[in-house]
Amino acid sequence: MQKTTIAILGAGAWGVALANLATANGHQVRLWSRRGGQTLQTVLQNAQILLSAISMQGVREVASQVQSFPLSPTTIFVTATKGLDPQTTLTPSQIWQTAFPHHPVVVLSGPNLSKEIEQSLPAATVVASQNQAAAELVQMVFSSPCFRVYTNPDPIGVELGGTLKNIMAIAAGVCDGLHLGTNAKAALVTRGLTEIIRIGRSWGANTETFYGLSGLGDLLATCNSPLSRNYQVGYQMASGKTLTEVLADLPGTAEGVNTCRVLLRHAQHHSITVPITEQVYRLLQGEITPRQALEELMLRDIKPEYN
Ligand SMILES: NC(=O)c1ccc[n+]([C@@H]2O[C@H](COP(=O)([O-])OP(=O)(O)OC[C@H]3O[C@@H](n4cnc5c(N)ncnc54)[C@H](OP(=O)(O)O)[C@@H]3O)[C@@H](O)[C@H]2O)c1
Ligand SMILES: O=P(O)(O)OC[C@H](O)CO
Repeated sequence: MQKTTIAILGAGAWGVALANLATANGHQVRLWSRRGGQTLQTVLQNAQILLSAISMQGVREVASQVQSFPLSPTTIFVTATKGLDPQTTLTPSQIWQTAFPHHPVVVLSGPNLSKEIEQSLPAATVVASQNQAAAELVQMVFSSPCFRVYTNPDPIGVELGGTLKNIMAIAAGVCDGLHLGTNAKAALVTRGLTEIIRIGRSWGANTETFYGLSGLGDLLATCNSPLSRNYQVGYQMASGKTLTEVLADLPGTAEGVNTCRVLLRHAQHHSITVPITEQVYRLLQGEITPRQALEELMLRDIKPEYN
């Protein structure tokens, strides 16, 4: 295929892993981060694809910085961030689309623990956009024998799957940290998916998307792997550490901590029932212990499985 010039913003674990995948396919990749040597303007020059792998806390600020530089009108934006903006509750793709209304925006999300991808272990992901041609170009750029990329027409569903599973991964870490067993874990992850779908539908996402790689797939990966930073938050809190102690030693970003706070506000505002998110929030706030969170979930009013 034709070689593409790609600017990757964010040189953390995920930005570097994605840069390596595109470079291995022969594309010209420039990486930018606050600590790097190159200016944002240099990195953006002639970029056909601009991929953001910035943590949620920096997305709005970086999007506004990018607005001050000239870009080709055909530049495709790709967002790989899994979070929600605390001030606006916008998703990263909504932030990029608002800043660049005339450019195609593609969401890249899936069960993608970067440490495994860096070892060239097989993995799959999803690129989702309302612009099919843009999604297909991004699919070509990153596809390889060890990284299988699917397209999807539901960007908000794909994005929310990756974002909301982080809260469930914190809960799954608690579940494993308390040694609650396989039945408990299966119940938690399954009810977690129900909660994710309930929230996702209120955002206009398709239910079907949450049964795919970016929903169930990422939920399974993150809830079952000690490589997940979000899982580690829950696991270590169940072992008696405070959130501050866990975050002090955590390598990289655990987006679920911030997402949980933002989501709870959104759920309360829209009257959406989010029992797992609520208990994770209270645990992160230090209001309850992991055992109390478990009791709260087990002692809720009994009800039909679906309603
Ligand atoms: N790691 C994974 O396995 C993985 C997989 C899929 C998706 N993701 C998602 O990708 C995003 C990044 O994750 P990561 O693992 O790469 O995190 P990370 O290793 O902590 O790196 C975060 C990156 O964001 C940058 N950043 C943070 N705040 C910023 C700000 N205010 N302005 C500019 N840049 C800022 C950091 O820059 P500095 O280096 O200058 O601090 C760094 O380059 C997260 O949303 C995560 O959920 C991660
Ligand atoms: O390390 P985590 O918990 O941010 O998870 C990384 C990816 O989102 C897994 O797909």
